[in-house]
Amino acid sequence: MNNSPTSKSPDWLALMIGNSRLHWAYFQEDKLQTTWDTNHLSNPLITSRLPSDFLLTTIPNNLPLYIASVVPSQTKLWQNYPNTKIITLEQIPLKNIYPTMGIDRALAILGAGEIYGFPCLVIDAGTALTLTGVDSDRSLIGGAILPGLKLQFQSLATKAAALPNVNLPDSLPLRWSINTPDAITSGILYTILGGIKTFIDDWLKKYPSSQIILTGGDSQLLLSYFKQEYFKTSEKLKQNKNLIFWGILFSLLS
Ligand SMILES: Nc1ncnc2c1ncn2[C@@H]1O[C@H](COP(=O)(O)OP(=O)(O)O)[C@@H](O)[C@H]1O
Ligand SMILES: CC(C)(COP(=O)(O)O)[C@@H](O)C(=O)NCCC(=O)O
Ligand SMILES: [K+]
Repeated sequence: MNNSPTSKSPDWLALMIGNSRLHWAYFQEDKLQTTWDTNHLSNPLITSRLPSDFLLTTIPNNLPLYIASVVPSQTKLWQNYPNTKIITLEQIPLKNIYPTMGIDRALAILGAGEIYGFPCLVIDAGTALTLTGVDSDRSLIGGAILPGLKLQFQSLATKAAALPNVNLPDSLPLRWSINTPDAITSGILYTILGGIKTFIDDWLKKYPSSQIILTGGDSQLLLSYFKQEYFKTSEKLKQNKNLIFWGILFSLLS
């Protein structure tokens, strides 16, 4: 395909614009070399070179850039950048995708399915926490969206006068906590874990052979919480933060 990066130049960049931050990947042909995160752009990019603090020093500037975005206001800031291609849902080789579905969810499930096999369930612990399931025929079964871990802590801290902002802990607190920070942490984390477990159990009833992969900025933490609270379930979970980048590669090569 003439829009696949390998036909133009061996080196290329992938950019996933999420609601919290930008996620970057540097590819050489179909080999993922490195990934990093940066803040959102604060104003339109008018030069033909990326801001110096956006690129790792080892990476040449003005490489072909493939962008997937769920933040339209951020996507707009890239429209004058040369050598840019915006990836849209139409380019994703999956069935039954609906028009308002997040491109990050479609790319993550494509990447997961290509690497681990279909059917598969992807749980993306990002700004929002999403669950997205696809069957063995690469057809979307559906999914769910809820406030991400950090968003839930932030909502209490900003909306409830007496509640402090609490950082995500390494280990789970007592379920029946006797101090405010732990009560907040317990309420959010045990509810998220219990809720996700019911989704996983339901999914495995339908697709017992399915792979289940965690991705997103909070995925490592979420997996460690699962190990603490639902160890048997955690043994069925994989974690891969690069699913979306693989999805971008596969969508370009399809
Ligand atoms: N350096 C960081 N900056 C911001 N969020 C981070 C960072 N490291 C981990 N995170 C976690 O990642 C979550 C955001 O997930 P991520 O997948 O990056 O978001 P999105 O793709 O929605 O922009 C935040 O809720 C936060 O807990
Ligand atoms: C749910 C999301 C905001 C998650 O994005 P993220 O947390 O990675 O920023 C994104 O997938 C989205 O904008 N979805 C559109 C609605 C849908 O998927 O049905
Ligand atoms: K995400």
